[in-house]
Amino acid sequence: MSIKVVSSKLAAEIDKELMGPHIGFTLQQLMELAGFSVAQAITREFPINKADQSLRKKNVFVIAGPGNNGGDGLVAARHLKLFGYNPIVYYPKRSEKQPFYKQLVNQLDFFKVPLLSQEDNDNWMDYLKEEDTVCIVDAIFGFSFKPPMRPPFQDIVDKLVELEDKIPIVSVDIPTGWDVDQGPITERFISPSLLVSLTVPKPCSTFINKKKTSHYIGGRFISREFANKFGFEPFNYESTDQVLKI
Ligand SMILES: NC(=O)C1=CN([C@@H]2O[C@H](COP(=O)(O)OP(=O)(O)OC[C@H]3O[C@@H](n4cnc5c(N)ncnc54)[C@H](O)[C@@H]3O)[C@@H](O)[C@H]2O)[C@H](O)CC1
Ligand SMILES: [K+]
Repeated sequence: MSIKVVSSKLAAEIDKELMGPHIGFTLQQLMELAGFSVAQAITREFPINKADQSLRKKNVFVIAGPGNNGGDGLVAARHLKLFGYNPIVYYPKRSEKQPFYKQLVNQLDFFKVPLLSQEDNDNWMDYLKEEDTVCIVDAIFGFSFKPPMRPPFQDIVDKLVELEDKIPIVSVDIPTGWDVDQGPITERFISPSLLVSLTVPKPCSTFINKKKTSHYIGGRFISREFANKFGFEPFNYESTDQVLKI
């Protein structure tokens, strides 16, 4: 199947229109559906087996960045908890821009999801043991990332590159550090085991290693007419699914 992709510029335009005066979605609504779909993709790739419940004892290590990609990660962590997983969230740079990020953090507290922050910049790796971790959720940067990466994120990404053969990485929308349009442009780069593209894949998704990376689409919130207006066909999600493997 050939997959339509949209550029970073068009992706930003799509977001703007979805949240504009005519359609009127709020960012919180879209983020909730985006994060929910990421959590659902994880249940598909790393299912908790009824006979073997060992995954319930392991952690899903979510790394949340300062923007909306990070917000998707915070939401995904909450749903993962409700789905029976054990998320731990590392949120090194908390956004002050939108008050609802604080609410997302309060909700994680409410669900007793452990949260690491800036104070843990030196020891976050202590919580990331191969034998105890189902996967790492890379919700660091999405389509607004502009290189070069500022601290502490470059160090974090370097560690993820070292770990990725031992612990699978799940990237939300864009593998962090990749150019949205040109893909991996740095010498060392993350190669996720699972990529969840939101709304519509961005051009960088064509650079994934197809033997290694499962690719899902999520963020099921647009109509056929809306997709066609932006030059692509909507995805054939089944029934009540929030994700589709493509
Ligand atoms: N319609 C949808 O599909 C939806 C997608 N969502 C998610 O939102 C992100 C895009 O979010 P945005 O806030 O625009 O950007 P990012 O999260 O990618 O990053 C912005 C954030 O990062 C900082 N930053 C940028 N470059 C650097 C750098 N080089 N070093 C350090 N920090 C950097 C910047 O200052 C900001 O703080 C999209 O990909 C989806 O994941 C939404 O959830 C809604 C619906
Ligand atoms: K990401």
